[in-house]
Amino acid sequence: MAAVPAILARDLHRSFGTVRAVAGVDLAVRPGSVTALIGPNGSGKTTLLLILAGLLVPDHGSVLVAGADPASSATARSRIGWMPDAFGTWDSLTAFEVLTTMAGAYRLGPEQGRDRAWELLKTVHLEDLATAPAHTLSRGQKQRLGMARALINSPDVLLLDEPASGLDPRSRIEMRSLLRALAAAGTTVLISSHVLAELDEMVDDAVFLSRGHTVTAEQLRAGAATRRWRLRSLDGPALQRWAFEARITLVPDTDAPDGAGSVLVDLTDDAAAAALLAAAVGAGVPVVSLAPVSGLLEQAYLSLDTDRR
Ligand SMILES: Nc1ncnc2c1ncn2[C@@H]1O[C@H](COP(=O)(O)OP(=O)(O)OP(=O)(O)O)[C@@H](O)[C@H]1O
Repeated sequence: MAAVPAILARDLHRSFGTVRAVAGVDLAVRPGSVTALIGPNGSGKTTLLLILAGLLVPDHGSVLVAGADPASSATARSRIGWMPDAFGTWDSLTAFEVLTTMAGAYRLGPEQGRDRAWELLKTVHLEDLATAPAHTLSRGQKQRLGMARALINSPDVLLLDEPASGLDPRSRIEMRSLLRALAAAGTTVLISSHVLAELDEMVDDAVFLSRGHTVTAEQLRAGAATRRWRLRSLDGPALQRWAFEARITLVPDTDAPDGAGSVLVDLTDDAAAAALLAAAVGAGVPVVSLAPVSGLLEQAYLSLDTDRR
């Protein structure tokens, strides 16, 4: 039997004046999964996350998060962790106090709140900055404190809006493993990000938004019938000659430096890539590599007929 979704949204709509920010979102997120929320600027990701966090009421449609409507159920809200895209701080509080204050808001006792705050400061590697006023932290440090704040109540459902923005490479890697570890322990994670290559390595599922509505799996499959690959050879002219004789349709690789000996080719699947590679090597072309030009999520994203607003 399929598990009951940890997040379920049906036909959600929310407008701001004449702007239809969310205009028909259907969503079902599996418990214990990491799911990417992907879409161009203005496609409604933040508005949707605010609705799921219970911070914005939809004009129409239904939402269940951790089994209840977050707008009306305090129990549901207590099981949600929310990390907004920008970390707002109270100027007077230290990083540690931000977390203990939040712990108090979730009704953790003082001792339990302090223990949890320390544990999370260590998790996000901010223990050395525990007594620093939170507003003095760097952008990336604030993001890490924001992640700790979102985890203070040990949420069942974690909603993250652009959590990786401003993080250095090591912090990004650590965030990836933290999210995977949380999911392995049963937490459901919904994460919006524009860094698709990073999401590719981390997520189980992806939901695409276009102008306020969800794109169906069928639409995605139709858009991503082929994938673009780059074939590199030590001998550019030999590669071109072979491709001409074998009647392979090449796409000029305008991103590669002159004389790099690489071409692009659109292929339907991995089996077609394996066959192409075998043919080129068999014909004596000194192939260096054959690899997809972009990750699967980026490919799907670019294949959508979506535009920014
Ligand atoms: N409070 C608001 N008042 C008026 N319009 C709003 C408000 N919030 C969002 N919008 C509009 O709703 C649309 C969706 O915005 P939203 O912030 O949800 O998009 P997004 O996908 O998160 O974008 P980005 O990737 O740039 O963060 C945009 O056209 C935006 O201008």
